Amino acid sequence: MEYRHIKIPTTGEKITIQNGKVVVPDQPIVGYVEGDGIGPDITKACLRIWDAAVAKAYGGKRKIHWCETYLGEKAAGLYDGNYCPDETLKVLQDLVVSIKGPLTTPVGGGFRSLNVALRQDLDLYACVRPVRHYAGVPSPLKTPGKVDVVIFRENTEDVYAGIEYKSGTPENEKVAKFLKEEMKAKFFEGAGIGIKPISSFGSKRLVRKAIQYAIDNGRESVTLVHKGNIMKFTEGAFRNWGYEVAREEFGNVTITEEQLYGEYKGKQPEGKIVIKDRIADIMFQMMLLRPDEFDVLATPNLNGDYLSDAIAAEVGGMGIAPGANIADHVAVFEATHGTAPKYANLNKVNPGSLLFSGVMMLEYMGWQEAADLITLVYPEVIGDGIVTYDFARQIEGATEVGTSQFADALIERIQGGVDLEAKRKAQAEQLVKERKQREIRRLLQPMEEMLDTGRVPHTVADLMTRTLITVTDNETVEEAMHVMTENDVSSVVVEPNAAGEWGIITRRDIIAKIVRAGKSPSATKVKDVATRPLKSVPAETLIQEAAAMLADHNFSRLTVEQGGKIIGIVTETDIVKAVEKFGWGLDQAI
Ligand SMILES: NC(=O)C1=CN([C@@H]2O[C@H](COP(=O)(O)OP(=O)(O)OC[C@H]3O[C@@H](n4cnc5c(N)ncnc54)[C@H](OP(=O)(O)O)[C@@H]3O)[C@@H](O)[C@H]2O)C=CC1
Ligand SMILES: O=C(O)CCC(=O)C(=O)O
Ligand SMILES: [Mg+2]
Repeated sequence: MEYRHIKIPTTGEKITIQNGKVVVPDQPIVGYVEGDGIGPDITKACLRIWDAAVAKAYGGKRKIHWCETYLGEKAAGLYDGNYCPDETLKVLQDLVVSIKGPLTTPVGGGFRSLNVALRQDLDLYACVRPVRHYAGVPSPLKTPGKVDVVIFRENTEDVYAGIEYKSGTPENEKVAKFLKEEMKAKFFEGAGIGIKPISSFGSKRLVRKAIQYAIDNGRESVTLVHKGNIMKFTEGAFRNWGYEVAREEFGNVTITEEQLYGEYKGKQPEGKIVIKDRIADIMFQMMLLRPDEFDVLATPNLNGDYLSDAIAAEVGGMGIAPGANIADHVAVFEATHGTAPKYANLNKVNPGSLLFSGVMMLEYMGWQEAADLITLVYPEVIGDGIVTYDFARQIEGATEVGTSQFADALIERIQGGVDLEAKRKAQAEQLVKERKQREIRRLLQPMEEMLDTGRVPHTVADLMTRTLITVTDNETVEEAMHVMTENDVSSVVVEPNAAGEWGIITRRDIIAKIVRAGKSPSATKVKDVATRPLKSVPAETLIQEAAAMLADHNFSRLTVEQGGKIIGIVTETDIVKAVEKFGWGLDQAI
């Protein structure tokens, strides 16, 4: 195809998609858009750094052939006021892999966001934003190293779908009339109206990608972040569809959090990813207090937009937060921040966001060695105190440099010697250590863990005591009483008899069947006072259902069963304690 302004480099080869895989030649053509505001400053700096990393990693065997394409103000200048030329969209699709700087969007009117338009037009449905800390980068957290999440934000639906009706327009009045008269909806006269479509298709393909990423990258969990208690049929549905995808398409490699705590007693089985969900507002707190509990996050569009900026602030701010917009194959990597117009053309801002978006791009292309070079030398430059203004104002004694001088410092390091293997090994060892620490906490402090991580109990398995204290039929009641006292419990489970029936012996049994009956505890066997068969409920019984059973049958405890085995015991006290700690609405079913 003949382009009006875009020149495809004749020296390189196009990246292609073959048999469902992205195939990258050694001399690929990669598209880029400079962007508005600070875009040109950071793009110029990053192109030099990426080229230096590729040259060093592959000794000249591989090289990117850059193809400039146009969106935003530069496009408007070239294409008679058109900010989003068709040929740019066409070429970005055609080149498969590209990277862009930020683009200006007017607020409250004017043209539609070019970023949103690009994502929707190319159907780049997953906005992937990894957020991790690099040693030496200033942070408001005490332990920023615990932040290491990858956000998968749905990129095409939700309130970004662009279905909005301005107050006072005939379209708005028509929609308002329909909603009020036919749907009996109530809202103030003249309200602006926006529609929030969230579909099964859109949600599932996003969550599918998030789970696949977790599998491919050895991640521990995928958390669905939603506000489904309020927006039940959009965000609540997103959560339900997310679980559905996990169950139906990844059933052999995923478990739910309920299973982790119930079936697996907090010990994560090798090769299984835990699927959990959190309501969006508490997630902001959780990411400040216990960020290491989270790994891959899958979110609807708006939650992901807010959350990605908030989490970025924990590890150095927008200047360093990278991102990508990815379809099944076509990918446009981009800085997460905006155009920061007050800093445009001042050679001042941090190129980190675009730089690490480029690192993601190199990884996507399979050029891991070049990506690693940048990731590994970056903390060394920061450690030397060479930083842009945003970090300099937070690091005492730092040397503030401009965007291009920061690039020079990085390139100098890249061109020096880097022991990639040793650095990779140290990183891997640290990951294993952290994983172990989390597991120990889950095993030893289940209730505290639940409180700390914002998990809300739903089922008896969430509340039950997991360490079963048992006696056998042939022990005496006196021995059983000693066991109860030593463990400070009011009942003990009795191991199965010859017929395979579990039993229980409680304080009340002792009062009624021993003391009142005038029997000797040392001369009476457990089997003579134990209650059989034991009243058990399945692990997935909802707390409210368990409460109903306790109330209706005047029980004070239930044992919890799974696969024919007793795995725990839940008492009136556990339920009351949980309601006291978590408030009512434990199981606001959504
Ligand atoms: N994907 C995209 O293209 C995006 C585009 N936008 C658009 O950008 C425009 C401006 O948006 P605005 O809300 O001001 O957000 P910006 O991200 O452009 O800037 C907000 C603040 O973030 C800090 N910041 C941003 N980038 C950097 C950087 N590279 N290095 C250091 N600090 C940085 C600066 O903080 P300080 O003042 O403290 O130094 C800056 O003032 C709008 O038109 C908006 O629509 C916004 C987000 C994404
Ligand atoms: O399109 C815009 O101007 C804003 C986009 C944005 O905030 C984002 O991509 O995170
Ligand atoms: Mg944003």
